[in-house]
Amino acid sequence: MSVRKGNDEPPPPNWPSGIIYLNKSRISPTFPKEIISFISPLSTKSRYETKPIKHPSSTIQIKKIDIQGHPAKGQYGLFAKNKIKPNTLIIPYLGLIHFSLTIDQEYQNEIDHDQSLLDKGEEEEDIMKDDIIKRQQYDDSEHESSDYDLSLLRISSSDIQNPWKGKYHISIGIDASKMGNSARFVNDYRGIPGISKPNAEFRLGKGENGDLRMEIWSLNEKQIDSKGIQKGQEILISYGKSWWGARKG
Ligand SMILES: C[S@@+](CC[C@H](N)C(=O)[O-])C[C@H]1O[C@@H](n2cnc3c(N)ncnc32)[C@H](O)[C@@H]1O
Repeated sequence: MSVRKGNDEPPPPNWPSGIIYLNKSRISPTFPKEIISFISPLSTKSRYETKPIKHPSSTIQIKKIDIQGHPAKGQYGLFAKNKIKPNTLIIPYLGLIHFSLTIDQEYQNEIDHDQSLLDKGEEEEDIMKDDIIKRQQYDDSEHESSDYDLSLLRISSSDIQNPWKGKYHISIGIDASKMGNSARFVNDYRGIPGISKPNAEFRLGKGENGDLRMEIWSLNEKQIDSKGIQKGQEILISYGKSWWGARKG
């Protein structure tokens, strides 16, 4: 398959200096090879449909918000440069793909048990060493506080495909705080004067090479008025109650 041109386009107008502009998500250097197939299924490429994306610069633009009463006034937002039809892929959400592990409760109990044996002077078990290595190597805490971090995929510790089955739940995220594309400027619809619902949403999708990714889509005809998103309107999604809940403390 031929490689599409336009993958090396320059940053769009209003792109902030200091943020790396990406045409393709980057995978964190600590991302383990054991789970790469979940997001980049090259070996099973033929199973996936490819989805051409219209060059985003023709449909959207990054603009500074000067709307009175807008809760993100002074910040930036994503606006329709032309009319966008309902149910249309607007732009993929690019950033740094990272992951974190959360320990399975039963496995934690086993470790606590091993630790108590260690405390009593018994010999260290291999299972303990293995666990300590993983927790140190895969510390992901910097992304937890990011305002640009989005969940891509969660794999339960009980999933048979989980390489650490019975030990860890896996969370894969995309963080656009230091690098990304225009999608990182999409705001939430809440609190904006005259707006009562979003006009776009995140959907899980696949890029041209089959890579798993998050995408921003205009809502379908049933969710949005059938005319779609009008030229000049802000693209607004729902970050989800949990996102706001976490930030209100
Ligand atoms: C993913 S960024 C969106 C782009 C951001 N406006 C910018 O200029 O970089 C998320 C941040 O935007 C702001 N934001 C987005 N939607 C908002 C809303 N409805 N009310 C208040 N702040 C909002 C918050 O500061 C939030 O942490």
